[in-house]
Amino acid sequence: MALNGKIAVVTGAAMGIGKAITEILVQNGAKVVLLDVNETAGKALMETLNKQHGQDRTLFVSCNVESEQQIKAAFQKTVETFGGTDILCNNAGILNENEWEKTVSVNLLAVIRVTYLALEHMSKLTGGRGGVIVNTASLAGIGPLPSCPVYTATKHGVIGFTRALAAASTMSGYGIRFNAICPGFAQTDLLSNMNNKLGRFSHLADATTQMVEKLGILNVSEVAAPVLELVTDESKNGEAFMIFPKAKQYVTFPKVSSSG
Ligand SMILES: NC(=O)c1ccc[n+]([C@@H]2O[C@H](COP(=O)([O-])OP(=O)(O)OC[C@H]3O[C@@H](n4cnc5c(N)ncnc54)[C@H](O)[C@@H]3O)[C@@H](O)[C@H]2O)c1
Ligand SMILES: CC/C=C\C[C@H](O)/C=C/C=C\C=C\C=C\[C@@H](O)[C@@H](O)C/C=C\CCC(=O)O
Repeated sequence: MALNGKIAVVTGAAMGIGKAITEILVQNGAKVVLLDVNETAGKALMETLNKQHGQDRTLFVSCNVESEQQIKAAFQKTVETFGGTDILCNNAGILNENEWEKTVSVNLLAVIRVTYLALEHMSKLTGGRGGVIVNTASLAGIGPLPSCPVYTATKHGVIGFTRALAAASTMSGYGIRFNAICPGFAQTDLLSNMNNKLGRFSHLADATTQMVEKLGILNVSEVAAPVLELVTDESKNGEAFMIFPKAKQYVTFPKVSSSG
């Protein structure tokens, strides 16, 4: 299988999109370390997948991606258990315009923090094997959602960080590809509780609901398949992959050059 012998780390792996990403990576041969704050769901998923695919195929590590110490410990446990990291999916994320500092902390600062710690293990410049990092952004990272401007900002930031790291990696020789997925609305806990998390923009909830009705709702397996494409296609680096129900499209970004 395509990912035989590969070791993956997935954040926010216990539920929703992260659970679907974990499942497709295991189904395609990878060993996966599941990082999440939800220990009950994370351990249950580990036990289910190990029963289905073999006792050494997954490991759950309780980890809050806001904690440098917990992330360092998780990567160390990954090395001790499986010998290294080839694939990282920075997927953990929240939506809460009331707690907007926490939203920035989890959705953007933690993506940066986990990525920089992963580089120490994955980069060919520091003894790693190289690999691929896929960051979970959103369509809100391409088109702004007026009802959740801070969430929108974090996802725009994830895309910019991903594209800059992709270029830096090529120029530096890390041997790591960086890509982002930009899913539309997907049926998860994040979406199902959205109306009570819009804070001062709650008056825009109806507009958001109309947007959900217009765009439709993805099931999480429709999000996981494009992640597998970005992981396995060695030509993909610096991509933002938009995912709609029944359609996927790579973003074409404008070139920045003087108009002269
Ligand atoms: N659901 C959507 O409509 C949608 C669309 C586009 C992008 N996204 C993004 O997909 C990602 C996953 O979201 P989801 O929809 O699956 O939500 P979800 O709430 O179902 O799952 C999020 C998972 O992340 C975990 N998590 C939250 N904070 C954490 C932390 N500090 N440390 C470790 N784990 C943490 C949760 O415990 C949970 O298991 C997020 O980045 C989200 O922004 C979601
Ligand atoms: C409340 C947000 C729920 C989930 C966030 C998740 O990341 C999914 C995002 C999916 C789609 C985003 C689409 C963005 C579209 C914009 O370009 C623009 O067309 C939206 C305009 C009005 C929407 C009203 C609103 O929600 O603010």
